[in-house]
Amino acid sequence: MSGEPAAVEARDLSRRYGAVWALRECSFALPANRVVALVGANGAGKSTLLSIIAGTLAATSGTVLVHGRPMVRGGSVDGGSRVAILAQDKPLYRDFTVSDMLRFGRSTNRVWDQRRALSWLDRFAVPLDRRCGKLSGGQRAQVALAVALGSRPAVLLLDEPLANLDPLARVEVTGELLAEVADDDMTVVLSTHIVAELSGVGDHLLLLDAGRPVLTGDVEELLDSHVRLTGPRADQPPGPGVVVQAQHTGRQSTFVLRRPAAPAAHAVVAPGWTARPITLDELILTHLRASAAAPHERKAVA
Ligand SMILES: Nc1ncnc2c1ncn2[C@@H]1O[C@H](COP(=O)(O)OP(=O)(O)OP(=O)(O)O)[C@@H](O)[C@H]1O
Repeated sequence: MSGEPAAVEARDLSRRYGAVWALRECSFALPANRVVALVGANGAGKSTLLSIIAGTLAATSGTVLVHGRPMVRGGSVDGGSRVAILAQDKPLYRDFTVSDMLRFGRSTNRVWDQRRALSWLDRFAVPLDRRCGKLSGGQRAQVALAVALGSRPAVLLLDEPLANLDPLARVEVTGELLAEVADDDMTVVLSTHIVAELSGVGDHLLLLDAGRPVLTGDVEELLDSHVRLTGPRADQPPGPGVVVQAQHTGRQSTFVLRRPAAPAAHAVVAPGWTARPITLDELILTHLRASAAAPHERKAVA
């Protein structure tokens, strides 16, 4: 991360609701000016994590830093970088028109960029004079996104923003968000559990399982470092790396390996074995299965 403070850094972050630990000892750093996909099953702790980063929920223990400054409930201790959160229920006033919502955004935010909010609505053809209660679920999501973008946050947290969007709009919205990030000093963290439709959603990944981060990193690097090897039945893979998954049938074995150095797909494969890269869906599902099967054990092969 080249000496720059991370956009968001968590240190030993935990949150308990009564007897339920929603987050357990989470430590990670998210780079600035990226779209980060926060992925996890229902109940993995995504909303809890986003609310703590936004300062709307207190952690039970641990620290969150936003651009190097501690974030506490209610906001940064010294009025640091702006963080905006778009919660799952996307609060809009049903009787307000879309234009009214923008006026509301202007009056409730210290910084307001009307041009940016309008241009987002224009891109998705959302009518400005329609009452929010008469918009479709997808259009309401676009209005909430426009208001969030208008507040020019340094970190924009989006809790399941794609849930109400059709597949085409989902691709368009994520594409436009990537463009906003490229044009501006902004980091987007976007939560989703739609693993099957993740491709292109983010360029950095934070995968949560049962309140713990199980995989984090640049998506391209993660894909490059994983390989699926298939060959004759064997207890160990034919090369070095961490075994993320091993599957055996009577005569055949398949290993998903994580290799530290060169792109795994270009690795020399032992005779009788074939290597193929894995897809993003496979990467996520493999790590989630491994975490569920043996939460803190990963076998390293020298
Ligand atoms: N207010 C609350 N009181 C008690 N338990 C809660 C509360 N909020 C969340 N939890 C529990 O904490 C855990 C994490 O919940 P959270 O909503 O953060 O997960 P999530 O990954 O956002 O889930 P989803 O994808 O379903 O929105 C779950 O077990 C949930 O039941």
